[in-house]
Amino acid sequence: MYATKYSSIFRLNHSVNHIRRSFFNQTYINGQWVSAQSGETFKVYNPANGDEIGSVPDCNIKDAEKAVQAAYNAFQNKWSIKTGKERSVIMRKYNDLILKNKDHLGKILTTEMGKPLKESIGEILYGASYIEWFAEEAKRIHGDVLPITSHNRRALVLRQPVGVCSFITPWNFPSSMILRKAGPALAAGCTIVVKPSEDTPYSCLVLCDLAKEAGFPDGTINVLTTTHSAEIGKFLCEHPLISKMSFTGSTEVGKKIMAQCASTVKKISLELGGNAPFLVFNSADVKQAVQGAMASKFRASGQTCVCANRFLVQEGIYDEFISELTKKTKEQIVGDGFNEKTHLGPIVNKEQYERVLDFISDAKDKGARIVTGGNEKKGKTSGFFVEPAVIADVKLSMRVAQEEIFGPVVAIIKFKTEDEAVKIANSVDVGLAAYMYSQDISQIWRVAERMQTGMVGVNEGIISSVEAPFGGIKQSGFGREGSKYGIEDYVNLKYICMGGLKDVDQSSQ
Ligand SMILES: NC(=O)c1ccc[n+]([C@@H]2O[C@H](COP(=O)([O-])OP(=O)(O)OC[C@H]3O[C@@H](n4cnc5c(N)ncnc54)[C@H](O)[C@@H]3O)[C@@H](O)[C@H]2O)c1
Ligand SMILES: O=CCCC(=O)O
Repeated sequence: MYATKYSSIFRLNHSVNHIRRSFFNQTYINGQWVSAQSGETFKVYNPANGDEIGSVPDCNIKDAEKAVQAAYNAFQNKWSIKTGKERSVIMRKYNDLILKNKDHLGKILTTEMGKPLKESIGEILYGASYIEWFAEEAKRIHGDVLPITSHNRRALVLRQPVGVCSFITPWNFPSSMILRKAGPALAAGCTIVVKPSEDTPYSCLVLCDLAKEAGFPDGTINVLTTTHSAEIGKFLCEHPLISKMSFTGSTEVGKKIMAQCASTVKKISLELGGNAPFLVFNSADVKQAVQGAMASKFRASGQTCVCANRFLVQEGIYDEFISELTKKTKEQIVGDGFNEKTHLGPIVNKEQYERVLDFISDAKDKGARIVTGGNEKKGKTSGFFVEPAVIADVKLSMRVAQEEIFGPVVAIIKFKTEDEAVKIANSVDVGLAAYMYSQDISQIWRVAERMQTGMVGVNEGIISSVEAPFGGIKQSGFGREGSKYGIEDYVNLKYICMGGLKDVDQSSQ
């Protein structure tokens, strides 16, 4: 069982008193546990009760340079030179270790991010699935031999690792958003410098502990825990030894990343914000739609990029949908993620919490109907809890209809016709996921094909899976994670033209 560095930090209960804080002031660079060169640290808090969990190094540019150099050296001399099979063996071991320690990793995740333990463990399994999938793919990163219109030449195509990759990741899926990128990167032969969210560094660090045990060479994976996100981010985007930047986070920061990567013409993947429409047509099975709505909206307390954000409900079933959904919403228990009865954990931090409450006030002030919830949830603990809300009669001018809410708020808009619904759904400048509920097969095809998003759930509220390409269009970014397509973001195609070959009639000359 888990016996490495972090085992003595997080015991199998969730009280923070068990944490040996002195153990926390280190990050992972070049296979070593190190402090920031400045000696600076920053604190990490539990969003369910505001308790301090511990501190981690506050890395600066000097630490970042060290991490990049380590990753570059490991890329050149250790990791990319292994065969696909050799990389696959280490990755499979990594997957096995993650699975073996899933409960432990889940507890760390709930402690720093807040989601219910069952969801945290689910996230660990979800993240591991990308390591397992790409461990298999590592052996199948095939090239091609192309037909060419010349007798004495052949065209070959190699798929080669892009080089050192940098990941900047968010707090809402602090483990799987790293593993979803690490899977294809490691399989291809790339090495990694990760900058996790300052709210959730431990989920990242503990993955390094397991990576070391799995046998990744020193320098293959490096972590920069830091509060200097903008400065370190710019440094990584502009560093000539980094070949690829993969960013998951807000559209606002994604645009800065894209601009900064221009200076070195870096390959980039951007997994950015969403504003998912959830369309319920008159022909829908309302019970099924309510079930999908609950799953899509309340996962991670509404803090996922694919959470349904705008519910568009056709007038014939509008009242029924609201009534059924309200009944279910009232049954949701909000609380500490370690309580087995909890359905919804806290909002991750104060800023995000206040933002969610502002969305509700804005809708109320502009005339929407608060059917249930929406209050601050005062409980035994002092965490950032919001009572899940259902808001009806939402107008397009309200913030809940325009922006990504990232909280447990169901904003419902009534529509009359299919065309009207499609127009509203596509009226935003982002396009990550969309959902639709209908039993009319022609309507399903018509609407799914017209959705301006990278992913569409049809009669389904949870669509993420390792086998499928995850990603958006418009200002939700570009690049795809997972699936048979995911490896392409981490390889360069190299064309080799082999000339001077002797044709059959020349071979005897
Ligand atoms: N499309 C996806 O796959 C996906 C997945 C998860 C989250 N998200 C999006 O992420 C957002 C929520 O996450 P968040 O609040 O952590 O987003 P964020 O953009 O504020 O932060 C994301 C990461 O970027 C870092 N960062 C912040 N400012 C930076 C800067 N100027 N330069 C470089 N790095 C910087 C943060 O420290 C964090 O590590 C939502 O918009 C959500 O939709 C998207
Ligand atoms: O928040 C975005 C990621 C969620 C998912 O992968 O389903």
